[in-house]
Amino acid sequence: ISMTEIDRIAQNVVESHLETCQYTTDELKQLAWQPYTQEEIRNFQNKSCEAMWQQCATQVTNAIQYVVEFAKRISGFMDLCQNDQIILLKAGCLEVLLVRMCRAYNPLNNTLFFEGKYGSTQIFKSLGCDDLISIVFDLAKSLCFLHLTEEEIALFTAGILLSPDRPWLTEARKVKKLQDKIYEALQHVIHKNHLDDDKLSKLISKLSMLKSVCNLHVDKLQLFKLLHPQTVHNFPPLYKEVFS
Ligand SMILES: CCS(=O)(=O)c1ccc(CC(=O)Nc2nc(-c3ccccc3)c(C(=O)c3ccccc3CC(C)C)s2)cc1
Repeated sequence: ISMTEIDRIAQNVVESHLETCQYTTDELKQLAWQPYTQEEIRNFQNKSCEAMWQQCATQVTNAIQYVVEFAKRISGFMDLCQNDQIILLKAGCLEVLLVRMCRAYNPLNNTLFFEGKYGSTQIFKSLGCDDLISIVFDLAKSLCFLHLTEEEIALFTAGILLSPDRPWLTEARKVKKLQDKIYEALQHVIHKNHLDDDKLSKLISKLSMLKSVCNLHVDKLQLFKLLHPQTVHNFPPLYKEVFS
């Protein structure tokens, strides 16, 4: 396909990302100088498991709304049938969120932006999901070390969203055509930026880790729901729709 079509797709995806990225990388870098104090960390650790889950569910739902908006602005996504749009968002929104969050990770002190400041794994202790928390942080760290540009994050997350291998898709071939063009644009951007050609293969190798974080998150949610059904009942509707 012609270069101009790839450029047009890349431009639309990058613009959609910048319009829906929730915090800019500059804002996140400014905020990174505000880690939680010892007292604030203790306050988090003294929260009940239910209260911490409620807080995370609220935070992650807020972040997911921006991912939904990102998808809606990708030309081609809205041309898909509604059934496929819902399947792609349900399966991909947390994976997209996890990649986006590498911008909110501070590798100098291994902290992540949560509720206004940066916290280490310690603030999530009361969740009782130390394994989930540590792989979310490990993933953020490994993506952070790839020094992805906004363009690369935009195209990589659009490619994740438009995965033709999600189960029950009715127009998988149409989704694959879109994904191929997006990955071609990503390869072009990577080549333009760094001449570090195996960066795309490094990114593709992260996809399995993204999937396992999402599966672990669903497992933890199901276990939590067994123990605290009422708390999950009060979770934001979008969270329940996407993850339950
Ligand atoms: C993403 C766009 S952004 O502008 O970069 C941005 C914008 C806004 C924020 C603030 C924010 O929502 N941070 C959250 N942090 C975590 C978290 C939590 C445990 C460890 C590590 C990070 C959230 C979660 O709830 C979460 C996220 C991924 C998988 C699992 C969970 C927890 C489960 C129990 C729901 S929400 C951060 C970054």
